[in-house]
Amino acid sequence: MRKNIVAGNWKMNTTLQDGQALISEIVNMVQDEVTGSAVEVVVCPPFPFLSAIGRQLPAGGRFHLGAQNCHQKETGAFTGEVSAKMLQSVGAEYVILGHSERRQYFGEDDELLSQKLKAALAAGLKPIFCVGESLETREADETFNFIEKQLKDGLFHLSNEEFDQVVIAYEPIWAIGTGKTATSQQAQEVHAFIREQIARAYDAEAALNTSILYGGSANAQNARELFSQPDVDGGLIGGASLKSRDFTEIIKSF
Ligand SMILES: O=C[C@H](O)COP(=O)(O)O
Repeated sequence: MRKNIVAGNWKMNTTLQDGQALISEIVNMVQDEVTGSAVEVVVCPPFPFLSAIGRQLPAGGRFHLGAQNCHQKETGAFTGEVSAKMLQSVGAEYVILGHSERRQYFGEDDELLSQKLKAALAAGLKPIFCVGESLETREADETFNFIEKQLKDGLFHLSNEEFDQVVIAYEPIWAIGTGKTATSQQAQEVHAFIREQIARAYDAEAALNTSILYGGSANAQNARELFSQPDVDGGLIGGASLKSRDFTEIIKSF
């Protein structure tokens, strides 16, 4: 079901103590200041902090716990890895998959991501599946072809029922952590294109029901403009999710 979502991807930042202080501030601010608007907040801390941060989230409200990655197998001899089932068992409801940093630094390709998606869904997690082009691709005017391929090869193998559980995040690589945000028009045109591709691969209802988030230097100043676009249903926030005031302002931008 399509919802407005603001997800904070903490990446490899904070200590447990800093993370606990941060989430405590965020929860207090959001509870005091965000009253009416139906926006879901997903907090994605590093693996070791999931349980502790999860315990600080008020149950049954707008807050949800998410992880930043999972392994494709359910169990086994994979030293250092974390399965989707483990994440689910510590309270995670979401998992980010296909982030460009995973694709770039850890060699995650469409084949592997397809397996991870299946593993996440089998464990009852909702994947936040990321797509997005590099600057080179955008400058070569290949953005739409590139996104189409990422969706087809990585995501559209899912059944209708599986796809229902998926949130998509459009994150142009050139905008991540660079301070260079996509304009609201650039975001809107790619989001609309993604929705069109969903309609083709599944049906119009699936397209209308999918939440599509924008990520890439979204902040307290530009969130309102981005979120006002008809096909932008929220944000996947990196840097600004580590500052309680900024993250709260982003949540308030709906
Ligand atoms: O997952 C979050 C994105 O990579 C965006 O990061 P950023 O807001 O720091 O640009």
